[in-house]
Amino acid sequence: MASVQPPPAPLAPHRPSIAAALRFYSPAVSPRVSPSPAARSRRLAVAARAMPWPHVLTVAGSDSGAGAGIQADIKACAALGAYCSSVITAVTAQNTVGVQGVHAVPEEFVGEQLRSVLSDMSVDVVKTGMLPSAGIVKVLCESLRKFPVKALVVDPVMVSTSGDTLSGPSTLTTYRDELFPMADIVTPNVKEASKLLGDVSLQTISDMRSAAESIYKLGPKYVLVKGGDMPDSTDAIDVFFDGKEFIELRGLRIKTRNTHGTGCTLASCIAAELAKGASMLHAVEAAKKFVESALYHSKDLVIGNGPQGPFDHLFSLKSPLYKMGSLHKFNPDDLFLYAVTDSGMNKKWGRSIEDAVKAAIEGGATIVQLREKDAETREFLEAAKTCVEICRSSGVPLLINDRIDVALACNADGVHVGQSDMPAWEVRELLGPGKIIGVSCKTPAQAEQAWKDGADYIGCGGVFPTTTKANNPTLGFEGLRTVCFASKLPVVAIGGINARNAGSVMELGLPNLKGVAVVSALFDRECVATETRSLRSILMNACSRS
Ligand SMILES: Nc1ncnc2c1ncn2[C@@H]1O[C@H](COP(=O)(O)OP(=O)(O)O)[C@@H](O)[C@H]1O
Ligand SMILES: Cc1ncc(COP(=O)(O)O)c(N)n1
Ligand SMILES: [Mg+2]
Repeated sequence: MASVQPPPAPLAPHRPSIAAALRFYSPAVSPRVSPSPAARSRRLAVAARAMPWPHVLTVAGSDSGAGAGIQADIKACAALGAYCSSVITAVTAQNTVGVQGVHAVPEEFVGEQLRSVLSDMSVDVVKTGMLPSAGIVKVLCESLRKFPVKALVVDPVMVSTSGDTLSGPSTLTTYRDELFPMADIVTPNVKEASKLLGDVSLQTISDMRSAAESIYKLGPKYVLVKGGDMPDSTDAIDVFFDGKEFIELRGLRIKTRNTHGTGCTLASCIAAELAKGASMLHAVEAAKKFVESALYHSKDLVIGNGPQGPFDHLFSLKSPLYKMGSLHKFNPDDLFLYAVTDSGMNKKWGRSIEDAVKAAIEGGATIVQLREKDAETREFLEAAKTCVEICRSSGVPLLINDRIDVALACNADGVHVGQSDMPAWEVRELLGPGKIIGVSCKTPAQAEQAWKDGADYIGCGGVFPTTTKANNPTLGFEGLRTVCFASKLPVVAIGGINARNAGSVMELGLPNLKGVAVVSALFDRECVATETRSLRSILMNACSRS
């Protein structure tokens, strides 16, 4: 009988196992021999040394609206490049209107979370936010004694900006007696500082100083009294105290409704900077600058219907051009001797832009502008990068004329624009609040517009006839006087100014006139340093006379 053979089974498609695939992609991993726990932790330790990741642990409350609390802390640390673990002390039902409910986490469970993180995860800095009960403050102090960290940042959150209570009066004593003595810095806002000191009234900067001093006596190494909620203040002023000296940290007050979470963010940024190795003052300065920039970039965002919206911590992801501001806070006195380069003149005298800038700084220039109208972009950018380094190492701000792209690419301190260049408000949008913007103005109306647009200073001229700018009407002393009197911004005089006439300009003693900007008198000469030095002494003599 002929047997009927079954058809051959189809070949199974060849699929490598997951283990095989893993072996292929990571040949160093052997699936058979797993390393001993000791070897594993040695390997981890080596890896940790090779790639340290600054680590902040926030011990705080959850904000369901995600503008403040734990959520703000995690975003702030992420924005500054630190890892942020979180121990949750309370869950709040919260939005842009206010706090609708608070549910505290049981003390034992706060303790368990602390143990989990601190026993395993090499935390650098602990930052505290909402601690809703005295028991939770005590649990935290015990954990910190058991697992010490490099620094402790205490934001004594008591009342939300919406006015809702987040931590009652029963915690005050424990804060003062147990937590503050362990803290590196304590960062109360004015309302919290007042509560901590028995409801003293805090209305002025001098009151903030006294409060900082009194809180310092409770044991922390540094105190920052925050003035974000100070009424009637055009600047956002915080007072820093290190036990000896008071420092007033002034920032722009950004006009926005989106200030929910500023306090949490500031403290987390301080913690992140400390974790990265900064000194306390630098950490506080960087944190303040970050809050200012984030508020500025979020000022028009809308989420929710209440009076206080969140802001965007990750604004730099949206504005890839944006770089954190330079180290310079604009000081109008920097306009005193303003050196403006000119590529034609440098070529004529056979020097590079870099050498011209070095020489001007050596002679005492107080600010430098690269005005390279006909340079090739690539060559100009390279020179600008070197000039940024030269200027930064001497503490002299460097501005770029007109070329916002070059200023961004070399991270210059700012830009100077003319009336036909990009409008100053657009420049501000691109550069952010940390950079210096100057605008050339010939009339009071232009000066007013520059102020409205968010410029830092104006250049006014030509005061005398000049060869560096074609078709440039001369304003004379009268024109300069009119603009200086009308301007709300500091003014630097420009146009045909040299060793012979600079003294007479400063002797006018005009309001807002901070200095002179000079091109040919410095750079169309053989020795730039000598010319700068002699112009500086002429200006100093003129100022002492006027
Ligand atoms: N509108 C604003 N513009 C710029 N900075 C602000 C503004 N509001 C608050 N700040 C800053 O934010 C930080 C947090 O301050 P503050 O709002 O007083 O704290 P809290 O949120 O605890 O009340 C401080 O550095 C303060 O100067
Ligand atoms: C959970 C929690 N923690 C802290 C704050 C303080 O917020 P602000 O920084 O606006 O005062 C808050 N509103 N909610
Ligand atoms: Mg606030």
